[in-house]
Formats: sequence, C-alpha cells, structure tokens
Amino acid sequence: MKLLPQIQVEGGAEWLARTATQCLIDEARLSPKPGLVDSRGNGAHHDLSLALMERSAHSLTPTFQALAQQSWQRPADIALRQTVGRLGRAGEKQMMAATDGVNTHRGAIWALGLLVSAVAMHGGTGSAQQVAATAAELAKLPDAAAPKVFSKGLRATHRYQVPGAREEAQQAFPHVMQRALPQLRLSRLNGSSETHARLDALMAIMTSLTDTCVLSRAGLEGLDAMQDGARAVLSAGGSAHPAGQQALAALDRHMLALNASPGGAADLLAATLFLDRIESPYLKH
Ligand SMILES: CC(C)(COP(=O)(O)OP(=O)(O)OC[C@H]1O[C@@H](n2cnc3c(N)ncnc32)[C@H](O)[C@@H]1O)[C@@H](O)C(=O)NCCC(=O)NCCS
Ligand SMILES: Nc1ncnc2c1ncn2[C@@H]1O[C@H](COP(=O)(O)OP(=O)(O)OP(=O)(O)O)[C@@H](O)[C@H]1O
Repeated sequence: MKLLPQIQVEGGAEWLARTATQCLIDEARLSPKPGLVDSRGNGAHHDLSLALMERSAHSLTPTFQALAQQSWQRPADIALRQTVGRLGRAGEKQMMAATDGVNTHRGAIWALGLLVSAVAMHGGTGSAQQVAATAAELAKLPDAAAPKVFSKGLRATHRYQVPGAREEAQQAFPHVMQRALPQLRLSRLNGSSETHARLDALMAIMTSLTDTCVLSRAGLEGLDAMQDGARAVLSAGGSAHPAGQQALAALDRHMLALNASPGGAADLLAATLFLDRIESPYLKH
C-alpha cells in the first residue's frame, strides 16, 4: 500500500480528530433527548452538565488525533490493537482530568476511538461499511495490557446475559449501520430538519440496544421503557410529527422517573454522526 506523505497524514488526522470532537458536541447539544444531558439540562444525571460534556469533548481531540496518526494505513494486528488500547486509556485519563473525575465519555471514547482509527487505517478513504468492519476487526483483537477491572457495563452484560459496548463494536456497530444511519438519512429525505433526523436516529438505536447504562440504573424495567418508548416515537411518525413529539416527551418523563439514561445509545448516535460525515465530509448538516 502506498504511504501518503506525512503532511497528508497530519492533515487527515487533524480533520478526523476535529470531526470526532464535533460529533460529541453535536450529540450532547441535541435536544430533547430522553434522560440524557442536552441543551435543556442534566437529564437523569446529577454529576453531568452540558458544559462538562463540551469540556470533556474538547479534551479528547488530542487523543483522537494521536489515534488517527498512529493508525494511518496500518493493518489490524496485535501491535496496533495495543497502541489503540494504550491511547484510549490515556484518553480516559485526559477526560477524567478535564472533568475532575466524572465519567462523561468513557463509552464514546471506545466507539469513536475505534472508528477514528479505522478511517485512518483506510488512509481516510473507506465507506462507513468498510470503516465499521475494520473497527470490528480491531475490537476483536485481544489487548493484553488491558487492566482486569469489573465495570458496571460488564456486570450488566453478565447479569442480564446481553451484549454491551464491546460486542456492539465487535459486531461492526449493527445499531449504527443497520438502524441509525438508515433512519438519519430516511428522515432527512422525508424533509425532517437535521435536529429531528438526529432524534429519529437516536430513537432507532434505542428501539433495540441493550444499553448497559440503562440496565445498571433501572434494570429490565428501564430497558423495556426505553425500547417501547422509542418504538412509540417512530411509529407515531418520528420526532418531526406532533404525535411523535408527545411520545418523545412521555418517554423523557418515564426515563427520568426511573432514573434511567441511555448513555450507550448517545455514544452510538455520536458514532453515527461521525460515519455520516466520513461519507459526506463537505456537506454542512
Ligand atoms: C469497552 C469499554 C467501553 C468498557 O466497557 P464496559 O462495558 O466494561 O464498561 P463501562 O460500563 O465503564 O462503559 C460502557 C459504556 O459503553 C456505553 N454502552 C453501554 N451499553 C452499550 C451498548 N450496548 N453498545 C454500545 N455502547 C454501550 C455506555 O456509554 C457505557 O457507559 C472501554 O472503556 C474499554 O475497554 N476501553 C479500553 C481502552 C481501549 O481498548 N480503547 C480502544 C479504543 S479507543
Ligand atoms: N448526552 C449524554 N448524557 C449522558 N451520558 C452520555 C451522553 N452522551 C454520552 N454519554 C455516555 O454515557 C456514559 C455515562 O455513563 P453512566 O451514566 O453509566 O456513568 P457512570 O458514572 O459509569 O454511572 P452513574 O452515573 O450511574 O454513576 C458515558 O460513558 C458517555 O459515553
């Protein structure tokens, strides 16, 4: 494979990093999102705010840039997996330093980090489908240096016997590729505003994701409320329609009453916006 001149690698890596950060900010600002931090407020979170989410997103730009630089036109092998794991964990530390120890974007670093690396592995040229498949190859490789910690996400996947953040990446992001990206584009085609198209894409993810954030906070009752409520929004015509807006408001109330927040779905929406921009980098959405 022909190596691009370093200047192109630098420029490409910088663009990818800026784009990934912007997608995190777009996700955080998008409103009204059920249970999540948005422009209206903190959702079900006591320790998060929009300002904190934005500070966290900016703190991650150097991490995304390093991931892109180190992954440029490299194959998915153990050496790259270890580098990506090391940079991802350094990014988590960076995030924690920027937020005084609050977990704002752990799941997002994982999903977007893998996708940024995968675009770079294709030299900045792959389709969303190719990039998701390459990210999955990377996610399936073992990372011997990963600390053996028992996270909330792992506990939920074991307790409820469901896939979590790891599996979503290892399966090439099915909620992004088969649900959110098609819904985003369908809603745009149907004339919805960009905000409504993005909310519909979030609903499409929430109809079937086994979100371990929701499971950890609100169990199966919370997960059912999320999936049923998101289906109700879409079957009422989506967030652009008055009936869909009513269903979305009801879902928001239900999630807040259960103290549930679909953080995993939010991460995957940011990943969706990223892959959408990869395929149409010059369009302003
Ligand atoms: C795999 C990760 C996300 C840990 O997952 P785990 O479920 O054990 O942990 P934790 O509960 O802390 O975080 C999971 C987060 O994923 C998101 N999430 C939850 N459910 C889902 C789901 N079904 N699908 C996708 N994302 C989800 C949420 O934001 C949640 O907070 C990740 O932090 C990790 O292993 N990082 C190591 C560094 C690394 O290898 N990085 C490489 C890419 S940069
Ligand atoms: N807009 C958003 N609002 C809230 N969470 C979000 C948002 N966008 C992404 N997330 C994701 O949700 C996750 C927050 O997870 P979670 O609420 O489980 O945090 P925690 O600190 O591990 O748990 P808890 O808040 O229950 O103590 C982050 O890792 C982040 O990636």
